[in-house]
Amino acid sequence: MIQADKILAPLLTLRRILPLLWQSSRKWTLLSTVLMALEVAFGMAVLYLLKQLVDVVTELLGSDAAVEGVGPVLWYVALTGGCTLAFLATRAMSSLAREAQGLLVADHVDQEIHSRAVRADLAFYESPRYFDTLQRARQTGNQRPAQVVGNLMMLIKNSLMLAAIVVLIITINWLLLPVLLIAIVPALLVRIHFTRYLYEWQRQRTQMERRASYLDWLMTSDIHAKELRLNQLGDYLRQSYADLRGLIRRERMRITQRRTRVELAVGSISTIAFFSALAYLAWQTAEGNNSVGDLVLFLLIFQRAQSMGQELVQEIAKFYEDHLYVGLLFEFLDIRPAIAEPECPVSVPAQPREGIRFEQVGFHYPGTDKMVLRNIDLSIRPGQIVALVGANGSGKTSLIKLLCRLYDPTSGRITLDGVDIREYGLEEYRRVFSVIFQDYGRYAATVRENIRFGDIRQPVDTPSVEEAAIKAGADPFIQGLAAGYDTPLTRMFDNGQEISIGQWQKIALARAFMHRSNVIILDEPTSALDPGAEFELFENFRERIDHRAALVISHRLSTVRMADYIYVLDQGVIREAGTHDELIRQQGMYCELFSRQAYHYRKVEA
Ligand SMILES: Nc1ncnc2c1ncn2[C@@H]1O[C@H](COP(=O)(O)OP(=O)(O)OP(=O)(O)O)[C@@H](O)[C@H]1O
Repeated sequence: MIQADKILAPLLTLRRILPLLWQSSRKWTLLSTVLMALEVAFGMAVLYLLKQLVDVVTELLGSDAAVEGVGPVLWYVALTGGCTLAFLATRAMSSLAREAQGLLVADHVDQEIHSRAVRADLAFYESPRYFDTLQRARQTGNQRPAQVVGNLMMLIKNSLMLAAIVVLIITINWLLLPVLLIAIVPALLVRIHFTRYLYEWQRQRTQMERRASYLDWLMTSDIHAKELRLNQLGDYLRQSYADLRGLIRRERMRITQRRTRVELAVGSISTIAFFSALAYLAWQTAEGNNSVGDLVLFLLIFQRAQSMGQELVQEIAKFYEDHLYVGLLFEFLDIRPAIAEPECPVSVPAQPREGIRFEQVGFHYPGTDKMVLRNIDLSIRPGQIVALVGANGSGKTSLIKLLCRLYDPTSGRITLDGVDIREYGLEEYRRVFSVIFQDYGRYAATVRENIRFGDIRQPVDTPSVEEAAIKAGADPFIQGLAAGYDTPLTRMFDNGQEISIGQWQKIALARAFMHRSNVIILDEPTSALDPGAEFELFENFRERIDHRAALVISHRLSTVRMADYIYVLDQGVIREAGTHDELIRQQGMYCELFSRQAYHYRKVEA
């Protein structure tokens, strides 16, 4: 059953929507309100004049002064016509104003969603709940907040107009009022019931919709196109997609069919009510209890009342629906990052003196309880090149994520010049680093933009882009591209060009070199580089990075060797630490890893 709080809830939603409208489209909000008020005024005037017209004509029919009475009749006709024109004009203008308002609000809502999405903690991407909330916010549509208010205005307008019609109907015969109620109220309750039902169903099905979208993306994007063809996954994916869509479609159809049946029943009841009322009024007119004018007026306005009532039902149901969906949008907008800004951020030192220290750091990912890092003590001094080695899954990348404050440690602390990094302003602190992750970005943008994204504060034509590309060894192949640095690196758009994975990695390296950070972090920076390119990069690495500090993760021990200090991670714990020579002397894990790789090289040489 429909409860009062569910009916009142939309009004509470309005309290959040109105400030949103005011922020995004002040002028159009005001204008559409004024125009709507004018529309109502003219609409009511038309009804009033219509009533006057019928009265005058009825009076005239009963009197002898038919010829002299034509003057007022014509006067009322002209006035009613004039008001109808004014009504139409204001209605057109107010719909224009509402459209303009809707577009502005939609853009504003998009901006709000984007601003939350780019600031959301990385942890959100680990949670299906985040994706569900985002998907629902997206499905809500950016037009909804404007629609809610637009609908509310229409609702108020139609309610006023309907009230005027109700008064007119009562003047004919008050017994017609229950008929009107029967024509309107059941339909309203049915709509509200089904709106709620559909909303709940869509909420439960968000993940299924997302899975279907994922399959759709797999089949149509170029990301896995090669594997998809070679492993002949096409039919399997198509079938999985069809099964999911079929399930969603059948459920949806069942709801629609049930709704259609109930709506048909309710519609039939209201039609029977109308014709019963007509029969009753015709009988009353024949009996002389009502005038012919009443009958004409009834026929003129009852249908209008009925269609207006139906519109009203639609608007109330729509208003209710919009309120539910806008709730989903606000659910997303209310997500707050857990990686919080400190209340009084400490300034990040321009030139760190002591550098970075991990002190007994432990960490598990949100939503899991497996410790991926334990008791980590590690330091990176200014100008020092530090290497991290360890098997897959030993926690190297997780350590970098903590260092860049994409996550906060579960225990222990990380300091920069002795200050806990949580005390620095987040953005300022993150600027201490330039990072290439293993899964570095490949932006569908020009070469120049791909590199400049390393420091977007630099002007578009900065020479630093070319300098960074030279340091990364990317300049020679870029010069060979059709439009050099202005070549779009994608086939998604016109004139784009695709490059090899190794070339992408060089661009990513250039992006890391672009930013004049204090610490450069490279996670497997050479995994796709040919040995020549790798050798070149590390040959004079210290000069390339302008003697800044660096943290390098690599499985290639030839790369690791040039580091000043090496940490060996094993199952989230630092097992060994020291210089290359020290670690070799220890004859431990590092020595074994190094000897194994060296063995294969020696075999080839032999
Ligand atoms: N987002 C995540 N959520 C939960 N667990 C994760 C997440 N990312 C990594 N892990 C887990 O953390 C552990 C360490 O992963 P990490 O990526 O840090 O290893 P790695 O040493 O960088 O491995 P590789 O050499 O393969 O890159 C692994 O057991 C992995 O399953």
